[in-house]
Amino acid sequence: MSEIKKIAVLAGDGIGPEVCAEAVKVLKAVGQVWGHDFQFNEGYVGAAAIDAKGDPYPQETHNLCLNSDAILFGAIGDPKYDNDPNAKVRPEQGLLRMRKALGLYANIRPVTAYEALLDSSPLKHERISDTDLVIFRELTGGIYFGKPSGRSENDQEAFDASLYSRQEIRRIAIKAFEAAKKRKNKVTLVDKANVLATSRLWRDEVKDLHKSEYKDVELDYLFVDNAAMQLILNPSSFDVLLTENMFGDILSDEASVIGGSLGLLPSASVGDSTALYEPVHGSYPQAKGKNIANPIATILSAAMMLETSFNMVDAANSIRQAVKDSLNEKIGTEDLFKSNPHTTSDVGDYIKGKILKKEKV
Ligand SMILES: NC(=O)c1ccc[n+]([C@@H]2O[C@H](COP(=O)([O-])OP(=O)(O)OC[C@H]3O[C@@H](n4cnc5c(N)ncnc54)[C@H](O)[C@@H]3O)[C@@H](O)[C@H]2O)c1
Ligand SMILES: CC(C)[C@H](C(=O)O)[C@@H](O)C(=O)O
Ligand SMILES: [Mg+2]
Repeated sequence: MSEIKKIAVLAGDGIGPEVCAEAVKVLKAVGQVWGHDFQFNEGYVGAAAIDAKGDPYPQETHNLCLNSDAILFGAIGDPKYDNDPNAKVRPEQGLLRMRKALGLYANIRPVTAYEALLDSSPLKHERISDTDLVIFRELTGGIYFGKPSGRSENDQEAFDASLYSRQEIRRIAIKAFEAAKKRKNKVTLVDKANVLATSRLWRDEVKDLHKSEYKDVELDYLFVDNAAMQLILNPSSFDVLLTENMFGDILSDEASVIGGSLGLLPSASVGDSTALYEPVHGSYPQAKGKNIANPIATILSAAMMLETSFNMVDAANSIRQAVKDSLNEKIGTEDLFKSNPHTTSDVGDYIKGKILKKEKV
């Protein structure tokens, strides 16, 4: 047995607990096959934390994160807050505070097209079949965190400021260039430099870094409106997309259409402290408790955890292969296979079963 890896499990709201349960199931199977000892410790976050502790990111959850080797995160968000514009405290504040407090400035969101799902994709085969791109979304700056933010005194106006420093841009750009070197060697900076001062600073800094340290990586630039179109028309032209917080949020949900469902997209958030792994999707409240949500995004986030935080590359790949095998056998939830859907827990059991049957490669 290897040394114990402590994993904080912050399941959150809506479908969060259901999809996290499947990822934990799969991680336990991996532990059994590969001889890894994972210890899971649960913590409150989001609306569940407001209900239990009066705070969407309580200090005890922060301490748990700091004392863990990795964090598995489900989703936060609840209609009772979404439908109340005057709510004093919101689940989303917990997620943002957590990202900031843990210094998780780089959110890495890979997008793949699966052979087994090409038929059900709303997009044309020949456009999407070679898709293999990854979005590097800046996660702790920009309009999400800029000050001032709020309402004017007479309540007739509201404002959100966007702010970026060169250092914030440079540190994530380094991660994007380093990733590109191990992939198809291309970075596309997505911005709105024709309008925004922050975007022009991004171009300036990324160009400078490219010239001084990454000349051998191909670098190009796209305005975000054009990028949104090119992602659908020509997704295989991309390798690494580098972009700011808000553009990355929007483009990643859009990119999920390529694979066939938002329920397939995993992510890793890395930075100064314990890394966090979470599906790109939200708490999908309409599906809460129905055992219909797709758990694959969270299961693949667990694979990213194994690779990125624990350097267990083969074990991570065994999860990815088990997911592919399951999809090839048409095992999937209703977002993927409408005519003969499997439940959330069936999909998790199936993927777990594939891992348990596999010899170590
Ligand atoms: N990281 C997060 O925790 C996160 C991310 C996005 C949204 N949210 C929150 O989630 C709540 C709901 O937001 P929303 O409806 O805009 O976004 P959402 O991602 O929860 O759902 C949007 C749509 O995507 C599909 N979908 C999402 N997850 C799926 C899954 N696992 N399987 C199958 N289909 C899936 C469904 O069709 C759903 O209607 C809000 O409170 C929002 O703030 C949280
Ligand atoms: C819930 C919200 C704050 C969050 C974001 O915008 O970052 C979500 O959409 C995401 O993509 O993780
Ligand atoms: Mg989002």
